Amino acid sequence: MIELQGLTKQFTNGRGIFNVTLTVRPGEVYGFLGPNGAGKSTTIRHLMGFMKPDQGSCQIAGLDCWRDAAAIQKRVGYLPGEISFLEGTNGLQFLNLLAGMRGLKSKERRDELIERFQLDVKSPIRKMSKGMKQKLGIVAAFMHDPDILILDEPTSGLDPLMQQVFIELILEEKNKGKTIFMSSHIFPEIQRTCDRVGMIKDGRLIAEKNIHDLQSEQRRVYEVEFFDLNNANQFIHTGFEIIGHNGQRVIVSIQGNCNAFIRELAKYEVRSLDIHELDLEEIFLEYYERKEK
Ligand SMILES: Nc1ncnc2c1ncn2[C@@H]1O[C@H](COP(=O)(O)OP(=O)(O)OP(=O)(O)O)[C@@H](O)[C@H]1O
Repeated sequence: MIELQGLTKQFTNGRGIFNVTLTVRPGEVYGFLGPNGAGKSTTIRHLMGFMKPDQGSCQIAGLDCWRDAAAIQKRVGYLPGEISFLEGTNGLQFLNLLAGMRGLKSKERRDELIERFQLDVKSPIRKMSKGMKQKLGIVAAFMHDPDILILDEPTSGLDPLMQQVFIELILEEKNKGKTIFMSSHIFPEIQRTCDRVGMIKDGRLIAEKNIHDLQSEQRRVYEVEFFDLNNANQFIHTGFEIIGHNGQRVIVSIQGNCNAFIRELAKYEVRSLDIHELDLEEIFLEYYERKEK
C-alpha cells in the first residue's frame, strides 16, 4: 500500500535521508521510530509529495508521491509534525474549510471526533494551546474517514488522557482495516498499536521488525535471591551472563529461551525471583547501541 524504494534526499548541509526502502502492507500499522533529526519528517514529507527525492521513489496505493501529489493529498489522512493554520479562523471554520476542499458532505464523523477529543472548536486558533491545535489536526486528518493515514508524531502535546483517546482511535481504525504510517517518540503507543516498526537513524533505516518478534527476541533480566550464599557463589560459575552479584542476590541476563536457566535454578533453594522485561524503549536503545559499535 505504501512503498518507499531507495528514497534519498540530501540537504545542502549533508543531512537528509539515504536509500530508505520499506513497504507498509494494506491494513498494517507501521511505527516509524527515530531520535530527533533522524529523518522521520523528511520521509513523511516525501510521502505527501511536498518534496522531490534526489533518488529513489515512493508510492501510495500505486500513485507516485511526487507526480501524483494532488491525488495523494486528497486521499490520505495527514497529520503534519508542525501544523500551520490559517490566521484569523476558529477551529470550526478551519475544519469547514478543509471539508469544503475535500468535498466532504457529512459532518457526523467530524462531530464525533470533536466530542471524543473534547475540542472547543469555537475557540480562535491563535488562542489555542499546543495540545488543542494538535487535537484539531487529528480531527482534520481523520474526519473524511481515509483508508490511509500518515501521522507525524501524532500525540505530541497531548496529555495522557488524550494520548489514550488517540490510541483507542488508532486501534479502532486498525480494526476497520486502515493502513497507518506513524512516526513517534512515544514507545508505549507504538507498542500498543503497531504491527511493525522501522527504526531510522542519521537518515538510514537501521532495523525493521515485527513487533512480536521484537518482543520475543528481547532480553530478560532475572534477579534471583538465593537462601544460601554458597549457592549464589556456585550459580555465578555456571556460564550464564551475570550482570550483578551482591551476596545472595544475583542478576542474570537471558536472551530468548530461558529453559536452561530454569533447570539450573531448580537445583538451589531460591528465596525470590524477579523478572524484568525490557520494554520497547530499552530494546530500541539496545539496537542503537549495537549499531554504534
Ligand atoms: N529543509 C531542510 N534543509 C536542511 N536540512 C534539513 C531540512 N529539513 C530537515 N533537515 C535536516 O535533516 C535532518 C532530518 O530532519 P527531520 O525533520 O526529518 O528529522 P525528524 O526525525 O523528523 O526529527 P524530529 O523528531 O526532531 O522532528 C535533520 O538533521 C534536519 O536538520
